[in-house]
Amino acid sequence: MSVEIFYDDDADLSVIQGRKVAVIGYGSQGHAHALSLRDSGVDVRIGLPEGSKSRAKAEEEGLPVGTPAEVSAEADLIMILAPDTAQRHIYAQDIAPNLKDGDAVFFGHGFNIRYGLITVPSNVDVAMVAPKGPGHLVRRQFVDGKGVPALIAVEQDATGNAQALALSYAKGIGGTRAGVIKTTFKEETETDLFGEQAVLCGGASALVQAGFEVLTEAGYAPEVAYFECLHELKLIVDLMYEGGIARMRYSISDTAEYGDLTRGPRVVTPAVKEEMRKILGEIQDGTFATEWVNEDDAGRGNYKKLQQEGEQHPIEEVGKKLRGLMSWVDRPITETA
Ligand SMILES: NC(=O)C1=CN([C@@H]2O[C@H](COP(=O)(O)OP(=O)(O)OC[C@H]3O[C@@H](n4cnc5c(N)ncnc54)[C@H](OP(=O)(O)O)[C@@H]3O)[C@@H](O)[C@H]2O)C=CC1
Ligand SMILES: CC[C@](O)(C(C)=O)C(=O)O
Ligand SMILES: [Mg+2]
Ligand SMILES: [Mg+2]
Repeated sequence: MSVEIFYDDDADLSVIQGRKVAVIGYGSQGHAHALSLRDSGVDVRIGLPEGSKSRAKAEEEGLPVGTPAEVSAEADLIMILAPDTAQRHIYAQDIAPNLKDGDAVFFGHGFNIRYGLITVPSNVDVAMVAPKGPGHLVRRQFVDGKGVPALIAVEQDATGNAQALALSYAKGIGGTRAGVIKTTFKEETETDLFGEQAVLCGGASALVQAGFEVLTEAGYAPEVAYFECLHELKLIVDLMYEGGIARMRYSISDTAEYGDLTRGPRVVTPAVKEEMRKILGEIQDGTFATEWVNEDDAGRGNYKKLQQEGEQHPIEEVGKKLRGLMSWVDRPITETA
């Protein structure tokens, strides 16, 4: 099935420039969208609760800040970039009472719409602009004149203009420089959750930790294991990013390539692929969403415990030391780029 990909020439920036945009949340995605939209000539304000620690960062950038209810009342396009688990509460308390005919509610990820946690009245557009990358890099690439690819989706087209609006928004944050694909809330949510759990975050972290553990448990130096299993992964993935797996294989030695071809399938076995299918099933049938919402409602006890265990893994200690000696590696994540 072929998809349509939109680039800069397919999107009209004046559409979003004609709107009053409220960005709810000023974290990883929120700061990136807000600053890049502002730099694209869009009228942006930030919605954050009174006590939010993000307020000072937005104010330092000269962005107008109000409560989520205040900015929702003022704006005619509300982009919700607060944590997924908080969105249904913010929507019900602060956004829904302030919606007017022809307004638009936007999302950076389809979770709350896909799992029926938010329902928007039929006189309002519902769309998504979901960058396929971490917010701090979305901003960094925009500042560097580049862009992170994005997905757009329209769930509800009350005005008949929702797709043009989403494309225009995507252009405002640099997405159409790299390519924007039109999808559905369902496809974005399910593929995004699968990607982050099985491959990009969960799969990659577990692979790196397991490789580090095998080497150090066998008596090799943690520093050598760190360089081998974590540091060099970025350099290998850079080649995949530039030219696919084939480009990476072209650059590595034939010894490495033979090991890759014969040993890789022994690591990612049919049983691993079967587990990936189970993970996808839990996403598709809502099991993961229910588990995550319940975990958040219960105070995130298990999440915090696992997070702490990850932070205490020996790879973090040795990595901190080694990165400290490479000034160009430990680039701080800032709100500007
Ligand atoms: N992280 C990423 O790169 C990506 C995220 N997304 C999606 O973007 C959305 C935002 O995620 P992300 O940027 O990671 O979120 P973050 O956790 O980085 O930031 C959340 C922001 O929301 C604020 N916030 C918390 N509670 C409220 C509230 N009740 N009302 C208003 N603001 C609130 C936080 O403020 P405070 O400082 O007070 O905590 C913070 O500024 C999610 O839907 C996510 O799935 C999509 C693609 C990639
Ligand atoms: C890969 C994680 C992600 O889906 C992202 C940066 O795209 C997220 O939810 O943060
Ligand atoms: Mg993602
Ligand atoms: Mg995600």
